[in-house]
Amino acid sequence: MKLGIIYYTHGGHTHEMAECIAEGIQSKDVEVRLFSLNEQLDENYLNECAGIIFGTPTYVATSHWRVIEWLTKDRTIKLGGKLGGCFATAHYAQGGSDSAIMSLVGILVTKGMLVYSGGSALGKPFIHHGPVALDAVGNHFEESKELFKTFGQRFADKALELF
Ligand SMILES: Cc1cc2nc3c(=O)[nH]c(=O)nc-3n(C[C@H](O)[C@H](O)[C@H](O)COP(=O)(O)O)c2cc1C
Repeated sequence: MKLGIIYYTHGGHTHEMAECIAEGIQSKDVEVRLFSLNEQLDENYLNECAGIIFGTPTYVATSHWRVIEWLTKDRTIKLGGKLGGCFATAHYAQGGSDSAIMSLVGILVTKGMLVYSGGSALGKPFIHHGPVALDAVGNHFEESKELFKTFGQRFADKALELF
């Protein structure tokens, strides 16, 4: 089974957290590849994926326009029926990362994806809408890496169960 992670990054934080999710997925012996929207995507690989996770930096309390643009315009990669998930990076807890994630969740649902985060159903650590890492709050960015890995593990477990 194949999984993909599509994200936009300007400063590298969102890429770094995507790598942590990938580490969690790989720990379940599931193949995963990362795709930055700054580069050409591998359509064939992504069309073969059972699930795709989307990552965004928080910009003005919502997701980055490059992620929305891709989700709005792309017609080459089929999303319907795949497992979907979202994560965000941000400066501050009150900076709108939840809105960023939820703006993507709405699009994924519209595209027919089965959106999954694990929610509170799997107990601690609780990951409600999707994992968030804050780069301007103490050591939160580094401390979040284990949480992102856990999200990857949970997402892979669900994909293995479903597909
Ligand atoms: C133009 C701009 C707007 C931003 N807006 C917000 C915001 O509204 N809330 C927030 O918490 N962080 C905001 N940030 C911080 C970024 O979300 C954060 O630094 C993120 O980790 C950057 O990701 P990247 O390194 O992958 O590009 C903003 C950053 C920039 C450059």
